[in-house]
Amino acid sequence: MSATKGLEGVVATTSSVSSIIDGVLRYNGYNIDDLAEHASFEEVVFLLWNNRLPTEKELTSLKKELAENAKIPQAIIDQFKSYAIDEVHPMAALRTATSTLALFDSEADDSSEEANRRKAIRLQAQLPTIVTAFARVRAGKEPIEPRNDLGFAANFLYMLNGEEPDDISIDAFNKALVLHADHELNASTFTSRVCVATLSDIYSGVTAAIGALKGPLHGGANEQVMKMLADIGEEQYVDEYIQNALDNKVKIMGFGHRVYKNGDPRAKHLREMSKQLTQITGEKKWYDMSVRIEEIVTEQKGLLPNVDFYSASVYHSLGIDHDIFTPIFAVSRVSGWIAHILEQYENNRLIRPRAEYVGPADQKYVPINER
Ligand SMILES: CC(=O)SCCNC(=O)CCNC(=O)[C@H](O)C(C)(C)COP(=O)(O)OP(=O)(O)OC[C@H]1O[C@@H](n2cnc3c(N)ncnc32)[C@H](O)[C@@H]1OP(=O)(O)O
Ligand SMILES: O=C([O-])CC(=O)C(=O)O
Repeated sequence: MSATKGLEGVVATTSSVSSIIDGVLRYNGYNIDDLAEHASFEEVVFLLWNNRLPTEKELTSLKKELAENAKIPQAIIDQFKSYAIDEVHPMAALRTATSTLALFDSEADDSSEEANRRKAIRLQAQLPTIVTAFARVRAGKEPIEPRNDLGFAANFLYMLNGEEPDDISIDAFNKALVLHADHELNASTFTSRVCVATLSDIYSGVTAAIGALKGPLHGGANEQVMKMLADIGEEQYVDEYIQNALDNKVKIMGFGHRVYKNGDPRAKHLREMSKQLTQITGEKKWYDMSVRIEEIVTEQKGLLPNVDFYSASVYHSLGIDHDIFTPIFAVSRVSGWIAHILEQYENNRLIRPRAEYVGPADQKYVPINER
């Protein structure tokens, strides 16, 4: 019995939610390039949960349900006000608040398919409200209630900033949400499936997934990319900074991928969005610096940007605080986690691999006073 470090290349389940085949990402058979161009995030949510695109009527009904279920318990906002909020990472707050949601849900432990579908809607609707409420409370402002007449992407920006976003921001944010919604058996999705395969509840699965997404080798990388760009500051310092990092074997955040070796198909969309948005804000330097970093890292390490690299300058251009980048990833990816959780319940078996033991063998117990 020998271990595969990091489970690389191990096929751990079947799934019809999304696929990565020959470097092409598809949600239930739909190429991500097509969806990024044409779909609203709500359409993608429907697709992931139902294995088909919605009719107009179904889409209207999903949008209505999401808007109607977006309010969060006041206790969560009070909880935010009760701790040293400046010292708390928003992903930690989101993780705790998501777990807290279960305590206010009388159906939390109802494992029927109907109850799980209702909880799915509530989670998808409430995560944006949690993230934006946290950001506002931290800034000394009151949270803003979601509006029934705005779509998912617009509502997020509205609840964050307190003003109706323009069409360019809505389109860019919608596209980012579409691109982040699902990604086969990534670390956080696998975490959610492992959790619910014990027949634990959907809130536990999503809370566990948020914990896994937080790490900088996964979703947490987008915040680290922006930190790197801000540390570098100006294009003229890029070469020295990156060379120094590579010479010291420091990983460049936003590069490399466990599955894609010829490039992440989502990155080109975000790269283009970064170019357009930084031009609009008059801060094209973030895009230019990113392009130069890509040139160096690709040339020297053969590594290509992943989804997190250009999303950093996209979110920055939308005026979003850097530590809210990963929570935004969660706001989108919860759609994929839920799809996988529901799929896991449908055809469940406990997930319990083995470990190759490498510790000492046959030790004799020594009484404590003899050690
Ligand atoms: C949404 C997402 O989760 S996308 C990924 C987000 N994460 C990041 O951007 C963090 C930076 N990237 C990485 O750490 C890695 O590329 C991962 C974790 C994404 C994938 O890693 P793995 O497939 O496990 O590759 P692993 O970490 O083993 O690296 C293999 C080699 O490439 C190097 N390498 C991989 N990524 C990078 C990087 N970003 N910068 C510099 N070197 C890198 C490693 O140092 C290692 O080199 P070595 O063989 O000389 O020791
Ligand atoms: O699939 C992965 O390993 C990470 C990733 O790109 C994602 O979760 O979007």
